[in-house]
Amino acid sequence: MTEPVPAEGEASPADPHLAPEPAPTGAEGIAQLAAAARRVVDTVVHADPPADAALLAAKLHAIADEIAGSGRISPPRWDNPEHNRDHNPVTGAANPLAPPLTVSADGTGGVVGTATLGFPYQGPPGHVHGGISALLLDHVLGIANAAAGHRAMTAWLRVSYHRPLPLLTECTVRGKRVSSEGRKIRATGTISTGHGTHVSAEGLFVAVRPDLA
Ligand SMILES: CCCCCCCCCCCC(=O)SCCNC(=O)CCNC(=O)[C@H](O)C(C)(C)COP(=O)(O)OP(=O)(O)OC[C@H]1O[C@@H](n2cnc3c(N)ncnc32)[C@H](O)[C@@H]1OP(=O)(O)O
Repeated sequence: MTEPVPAEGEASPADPHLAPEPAPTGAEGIAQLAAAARRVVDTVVHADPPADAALLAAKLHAIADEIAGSGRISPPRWDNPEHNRDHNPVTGAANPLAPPLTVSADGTGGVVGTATLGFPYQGPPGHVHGGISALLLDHVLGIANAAAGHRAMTAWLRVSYHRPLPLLTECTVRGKRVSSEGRKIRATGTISTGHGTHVSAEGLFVAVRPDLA
């Protein structure tokens, strides 16, 4: 029997793009789960109450039970930067609570990240909850300090809200270490969109004690 000839532009069964993807493992697999969970949260926040809500909830619980069946990671450690990076609630690809914000060096000694925040992060109608903005800034200032060589805890963070930060709009979060004196480090940052600066922050951070770090 002859194989059917695919029409021009149609993928053939032997097309390498149709080969099954290798099963994800490790961090990549958790990131896939986290992305799916993020979508579930976003969908639930938007949903009109479905008639079969109890059934859907039971299915989600069954999925959670199945995931839990694969075990749990060991407790986080101060000296495990990978855990800090993957599991935190701001940039953590493995954390469904994280938008996630993607952060990199800004070329001037600071760091910059972007994210588009949806309805799970809503405070005032159509706008981002102020606590979420503070979370993003706290974390990005912490990353800026770490990038400058200081692993430090927040002692205080002063946040100024200049104008409401809209949902579903790409925002840019910047952070920079501005000074250090002994274990005390000062850093500042902003959240902006094309409309200017919406939120700014300054903070005092204290370097993690050597016996913890
Ligand atoms: C982490 C991995 C990152 C990895 C990178 C990833 C980024 C993660 C960013 C996450 C940031 C967070 O959310 S951290 C979580 C939120 N923050 C916390 O939970 C911190 C809770 N607080 C504490 O653990 C502690 O109070 C510390 C660490 C802040 C300080 O305690 P300590 O280490 O014993 O130091 P201590 O001797 O008290 O203080 C050292 C100096 O700082 C001053 N100082 C201390 N606290 C304050 C304060 N609130 N306001 C003014 N000044 C203060 C002291 O007067 C002293 O000045 P002098 O006498 O020397 O002049």
